[in-house]
This record gives sequence, C-alpha cells and structure tokens, in this order.
Amino acid sequence: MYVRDLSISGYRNLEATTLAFENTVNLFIGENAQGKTNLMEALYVLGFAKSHRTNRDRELVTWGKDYARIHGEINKRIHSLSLDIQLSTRGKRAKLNGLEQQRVSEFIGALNIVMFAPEDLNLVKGGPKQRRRFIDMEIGQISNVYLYHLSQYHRILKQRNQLLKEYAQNRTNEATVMHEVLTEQLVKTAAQVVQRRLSFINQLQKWAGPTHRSISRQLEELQIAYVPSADVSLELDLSTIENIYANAFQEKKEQEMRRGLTLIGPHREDLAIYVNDRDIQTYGSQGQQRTAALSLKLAEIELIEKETADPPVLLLDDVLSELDDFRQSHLLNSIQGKVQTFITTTNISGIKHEVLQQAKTFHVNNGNISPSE
Ligand SMILES: Nc1ncnc2c1ncn2[C@@H]1O[C@H](COP(=O)(O)OP(=O)(O)OP(=O)(O)O)[C@@H](O)[C@H]1O
Repeated sequence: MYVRDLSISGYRNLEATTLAFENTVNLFIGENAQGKTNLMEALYVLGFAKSHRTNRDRELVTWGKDYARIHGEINKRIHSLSLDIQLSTRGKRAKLNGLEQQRVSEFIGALNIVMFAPEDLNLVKGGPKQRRRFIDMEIGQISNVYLYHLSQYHRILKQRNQLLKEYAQNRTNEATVMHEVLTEQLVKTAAQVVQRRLSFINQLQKWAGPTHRSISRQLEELQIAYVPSADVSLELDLSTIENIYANAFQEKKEQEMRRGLTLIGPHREDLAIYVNDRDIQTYGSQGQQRTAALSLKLAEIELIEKETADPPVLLLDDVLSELDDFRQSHLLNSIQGKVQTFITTTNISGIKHEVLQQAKTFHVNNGNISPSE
C-alpha cells in the first residue's frame, strides 16, 4: 500500500498543505526543529489514530488552534481508501471513505505503518514497557479484535487495582465477591491477549531470525521469546491458558491484597531477546542491540505483508544515517521497490547515493514543506 496524497492543517508547527508522494522513496531534508518528525508523526497518526510520542492529542494541535486535521488518500493493492482524522480537546473523529467510525479502533490498521526512529534503537535496551508497546501496536494494526481485548483488559485491571488498593488500605484479608468477579473477567481477557502475543512473537521470530543472520553476516542467531507471568506457552488452548492464570492469581491472592496491586498478567510481561543464546539486553554490544532492533522492524514489514497481503508504509525518522553502510544497504535492499518509504534527515551526506537518486525530495523549513524542483 502507499500514501498517494496527504493534506494536513492545524497540525503542530506544520503549515496547512497538500503533498503528493512517490510510491517509492520520499526524502525530507531540514534543519533541527523544522517539522520533519511532526510530518512523520502525522502519517503515523493516520495509521494508529494516536501519536508515537504522546498520549495527549491536544499537543498535536497547533498552538492557538482548535483542531488538527489529517487527510490521506491511500492506494492499496486492490482498492483505494480515503482516511480522515480530526483531533481536538473534545476528542477525535475518524472517517473511512467519508464514513464516520463509531469506534476509533475500527479506523486503526486501514493504513499499516512500520516506524523506525532513534528511540526504537532502544527497543532491546529499554524497559519492558517499551517492548510491550511495540508488541501491542504491531498486533493492534493487524487485529481490531486484539485491540478490543486489550482495552477491556486495561479497563478491568484498573477497577481491580482500585479494589486491591482499598483492601490494602483497610488491611483486610477478606476478599469480596467483587474480587472474584473482576479476577474472573481479568483472566478471560488476559488469556486472549497472551494467546495472541505468543503467536505473534512466534511469527515474528520466523522473519527476524533469517534477517538478523544475514545482517550479522551469518555470525549471529537471533532468538526472541515471550516472557509470560504465568506458566503458559504457544501450544496451549484458550481454556487451558485461562486455568493457568486463574491458578496463578489464586496463589498470589494474599500478596496482591497486601500490596494493593495486580501482580501478574499481560501488563507485567516482556519480550526476551537472545543472540547466540545470550540475553542481549544485559550482554549485548550496542551494535548487536541495533541489529536486533532493525531485524525486528524488518520482520514486522514481512509479517504485516503476510497478514494483510499488502506491504506496509515505512517511516525512517532520522535513523538512516545512524546505521552504518552495511546495515543501511541491508535495510534498503530488503525494501527496494516494494515498500513506500519516508525518510527524514538533517544532512544527506550520511545517506547512500542510490537512495538519493530514486527519492522524491522535499525541504522542510519552519513548518513549510515544499517539493524540490
Ligand atoms: N502543538 C504545536 N504547535 C506549534 N508548534 C509546535 C507544536 N508542537 C511542537 N511544535 C514545534 O515543532 C517543532 C519541532 O518539530 P519536529 O519535532 O518535527 O522537528 P524536526 O524537524 O524533526 O527536528 P529534529 O531533527 O530536531 O528532530 C518545534 O519548533 C516545536 O516548537
């Protein structure tokens, strides 16, 4: 798929504009703080209905304006789509082909995006929250059902934590029926979320392994594994997963009531990343960690293409020149002619000649984006 045209107004520091893109490479050149990341973010919002940098939509609206609007014309393999999202303090409104969506989650994933930004280089080194976010965003854009289960899970978790906090404050060890009800509901949604995550990681491994081997010149084997907080695994069916979580919660009951917190479940789980059987979060060099992050992103492109029969759009925000020549070549070879790519940079000197040759170039200056003559 590719973004054919994009119109933006009231978005951060960007001037209202309409841009036509190439279905190959689009390159945005500008000094720092001119609006390059803002443009990448606007494309991201068109895919995910939220920013990759903030949860507060208000921040996306130009200071002093009431709302921001992003409109995109998307060409898919067999049809085209018109996407429209409006963000304001009063919430967001999303339209697909002119039709307003009751739930914003139904809008997510119409445009599939893989973004690779400097902070993604920390995917391996950063905390579990960052890796959970990666997993959730990726599954979310290929499965609305997953998004539904995940939001249910967080809603129930919040209520359950509130109840546990009351127990802890009153120093009671007598659980109420409400505890039983919420635990049962939490277990059901947890099982759905975890089962999907286990199968996603298993799929991702199939693509990330060979990619990493090739980028590391056959020297390294990448292994990723989901780290659940109860003893579950991929082969188990949903009701077995539910039973295992139910038992695990039973075991933790007293501890949870004392501490006033839900101690197990998808919100506490992680992704482990090994290279040649070593956990690279602790032992990996910076180079290995970068290669692993890149392999995971490239694997995502393959996985989305397989799941949706259409390659996603790739956003490389200020990251290409961070990769050495060999990694840059690998990245570019694997997307060549297949994936529409948006690249931002302050300086073209770090970017390979072949990319510059085929790219449509735009200049970004103080919020104004203009195509090169
Ligand atoms: N809501 C907003 N309204 C107006 N301007 C904003 C808003 N939010 C951010 N900005 C401005 O946008 C600019 C930052 O743009 P952006 O993050 O896209 O920079 P960039 O071109 O990617 O630069 P860098 O290379 O440093 O990342 C800053 O000048 C900031 O003050």
